[in-house]
Amino acid sequence: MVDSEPLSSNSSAIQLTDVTVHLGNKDVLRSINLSIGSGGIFALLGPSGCGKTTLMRTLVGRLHPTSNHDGTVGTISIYDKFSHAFGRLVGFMPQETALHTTNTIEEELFFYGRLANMPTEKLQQRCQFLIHLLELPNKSKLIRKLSGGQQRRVSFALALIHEPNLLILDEPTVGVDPLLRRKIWQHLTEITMNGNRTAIVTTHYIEEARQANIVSFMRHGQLLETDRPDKLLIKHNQQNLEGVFLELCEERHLLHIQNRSRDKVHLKNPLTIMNKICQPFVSSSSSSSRNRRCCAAIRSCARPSFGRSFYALLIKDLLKFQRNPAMLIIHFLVPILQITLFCLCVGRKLTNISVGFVSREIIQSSTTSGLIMEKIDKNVINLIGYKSLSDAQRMFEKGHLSGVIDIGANFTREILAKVEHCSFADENEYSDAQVLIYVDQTNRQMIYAIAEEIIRVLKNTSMDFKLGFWSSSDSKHALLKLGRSANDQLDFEFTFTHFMVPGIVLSVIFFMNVGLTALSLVLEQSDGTQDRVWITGHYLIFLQHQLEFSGVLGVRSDEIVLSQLIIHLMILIIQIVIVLFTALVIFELPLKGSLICTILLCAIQGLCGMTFGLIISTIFTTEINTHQVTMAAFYPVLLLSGIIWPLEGQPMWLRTITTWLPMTKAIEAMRGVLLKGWSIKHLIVQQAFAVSFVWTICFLILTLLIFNYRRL
Ligand SMILES: Nc1ncnc2c1ncn2[C@@H]1O[C@H](COP(=O)(O)OP(=O)(O)OP(=O)(O)O)[C@@H](O)[C@H]1O
Repeated sequence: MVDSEPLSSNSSAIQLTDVTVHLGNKDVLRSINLSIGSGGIFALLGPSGCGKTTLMRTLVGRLHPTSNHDGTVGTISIYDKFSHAFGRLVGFMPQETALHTTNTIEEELFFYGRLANMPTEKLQQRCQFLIHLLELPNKSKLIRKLSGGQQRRVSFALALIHEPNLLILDEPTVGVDPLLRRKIWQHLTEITMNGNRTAIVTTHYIEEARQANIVSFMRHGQLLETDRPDKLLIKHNQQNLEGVFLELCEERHLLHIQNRSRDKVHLKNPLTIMNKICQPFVSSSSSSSRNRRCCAAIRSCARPSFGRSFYALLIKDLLKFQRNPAMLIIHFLVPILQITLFCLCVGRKLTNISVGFVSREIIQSSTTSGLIMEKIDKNVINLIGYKSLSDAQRMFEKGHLSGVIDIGANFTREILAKVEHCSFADENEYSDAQVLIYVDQTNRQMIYAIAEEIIRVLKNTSMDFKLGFWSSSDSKHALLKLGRSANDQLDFEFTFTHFMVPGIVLSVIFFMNVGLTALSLVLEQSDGTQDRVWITGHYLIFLQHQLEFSGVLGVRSDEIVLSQLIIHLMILIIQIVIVLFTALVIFELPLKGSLICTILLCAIQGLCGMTFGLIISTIFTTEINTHQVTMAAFYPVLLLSGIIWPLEGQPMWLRTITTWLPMTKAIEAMRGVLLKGWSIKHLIVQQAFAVSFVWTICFLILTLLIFNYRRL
């Protein structure tokens, strides 16, 4: 299995040249040079914290090589292509169990099998075989109900399910009993012995690595020595690999002391010198050109099928909903609930308002004050009679009344006389010809509700009154004065609900999608499943591939990522439909403009929310933080975007900023489309689309920048 000559780059399964990875404030991998041929088992040994996992994660592209001391950046080539290992080509078992714990064993195996485009029959066979091989419990058992060791075995099975050409296994035998461990190694030996498959395995159990074709010892991020186990034992004259490792460590320690005592200038890059390029193993019959053909073939079959991966992700998400009905509620019922609650609680016509009524004239049906009292809708205003204004005022100030209507002793007589004299009437002469209404100035909606009812009554009594407002300077109450006049038109056709609903609809869609994207991606990250097939969950990779001109990257899994994106878009469409249905059909809110324009506004806001969620998912890694940030963002947006109160209520300096927030223009446009019949031709509607689009792009660019920064 081992060639004595160094392999050229184009004949290796994996080739690492001068790979350094800097994490935190240290070089976790230091100038790693390694060439692994096709076929056989390569075991990476080393103490905890030496960098084994970092090397594995770098191979699968979760981490990137960083600059060496001389400023150059190392390269990784997988099957002859300068890229990371991904797609069907690779079976990766990360150190964490990285499982969708709400799935059963079978569902989880099927999910990854489908992603790898395996036909169902084949999948069933493999599933049965692996369950038997790894002594797993019943296939319909939920993963979360398995023991830690069983979960690790499922994790191992996932790496094997699609019979990949390259297996990257980070501690596959941890927590496994010795008998099963032997079985696992036997299986790895069997599948790699024909030279087509390569397994890279890290392990703490140094002695089990004797079964590997090549072992490499690692310490402090450097490879100490790489060779066949038997050769190492002979060379170092040791009985076991542990002895070899100890000797290598001592040698390295001595060399280190010598180097320090010598002039450092003599050793320009000691790390590179110490890490010899190794040529671990290739099948003896392989030649460079055959290997290259093989690499090309492997790469071409590694491309996943769009249909299959879409199907796999859809089943996974449907199962997630089935197992976790709370998610179903969050995604679909919460939007309905939010709109319903809003429509039920905000902006509705006020009823049963307690209002004091003080009339100093004798109330009869023949008097105008009697007429007013009779005509007032008792459902709206609950009139409570008082003998004097001071009595009513006392109750008002105690908070038992929302307003007081005060009518003078000569109201009917003076009103009639004033009508007779018409415009020649002297206001001071007819001081009783007015209805005085005291209302709480702090409750604007209450003022409107009382005024609306009184105006309705006055109109119904065929009297034309002038409505005037003023705030008395010495009291916190507004005084409503009603006197005779024509031409006063107050349009109460639109309620506060109408004012707020467009903003609420858009904010529900925006924030549902922030949560959907951020949470689902953060969850994938936190349970480690992204590490396994790291392209499955995060469609940023897709976008990044587009930006990096994906051809250069070799084998891609954009289809898988695209499928995930499409599923999220489908959820967005369903949300738009149910939210608009609730608002427009169930609560009969008017739609004077175009429905398509309304849907498009919702869609662009949903997309904007998704990209905002992407930023959160790249910055935060825990579910709780994601929740907190989403919640924290909710209220500022609600308050600043003019959803609750018109923007005109904000100070000018603030308004100039908030006008251009992601939702502000969209809300204004939505109001116009719903209530005033605006179309796409309206400038504000166009501005709404433009602003939302610009924010979406900015969020995406920012996300990619953060994403790249974090992966380094
Ligand atoms: N994201 C990170 N930021 C900073 N340092 C890190 C990060 N990840 C790992 N390290 C450090 O890199 C070193 C190597 O970690 P790594 O997980 O690769 O070790 P390992 O050999 O796999 O250990 P083990 O066998 O215990 O899993 C450790 O010192 C660890 O603290």
